[in-house]
Amino acid sequence: MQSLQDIDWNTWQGKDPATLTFIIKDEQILLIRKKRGLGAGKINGPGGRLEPGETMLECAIREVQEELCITPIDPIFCGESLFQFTDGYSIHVHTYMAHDFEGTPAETDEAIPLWFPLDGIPYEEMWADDIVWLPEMLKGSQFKGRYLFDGDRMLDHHLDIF
Ligand SMILES: Nc1nc2c([nH]c(=O)n2[C@H]2C[C@H](O)[C@@H](COP(=O)(O)OP(=O)(O)OP(=O)(O)O)O2)c(=O)[nH]1
Repeated sequence: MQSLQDIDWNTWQGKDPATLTFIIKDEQILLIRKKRGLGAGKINGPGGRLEPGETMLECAIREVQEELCITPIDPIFCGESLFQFTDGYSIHVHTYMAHDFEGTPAETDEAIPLWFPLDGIPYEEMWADDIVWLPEMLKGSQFKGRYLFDGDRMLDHHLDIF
């Protein structure tokens, strides 16, 4: 498996459905330093895997509550990212954006909250694909991306924007 063409995307299904949620307020974006799980040590948006019986939106809200002790208000769906890893793992990430929240962001055992200006997003500390799609999301585009990873290394990618 070396390129996206080696994968049958018509039948592809991620092993884990998951969410990511970005809170954007006053020209700043709320990110986390992730303390554990997939991508530990990286900077990312809060998020995680879908639990049985919940909708994607419920998952998006719950993960922000669990990781940062705040509740995003009216998250809207922005796009999806399909990640295939060469070891066989795959994850289908549904991404949301919210412009407000209730509560005060706090560090938890999963994450440290960090605010960044929108023109100072630390892509070098994030997953390699984020610089491909996050700028499109911030411009207001919907997106669907496909990515092939070998561990942390992005081997191939393709992004559609709408
Ligand atoms: N920005 C970005 N996020 C990614 C990429 N790949 C990837 O899995 N993620 C996100 C999706 C999920 O929000 C998160 C992985 O889930 P997680 O390990 O935090 O799941 P979880 O909270 O259920 O974890 P756990 O309790 O099972 O440890 O990482 C990527 O390439 N870029």
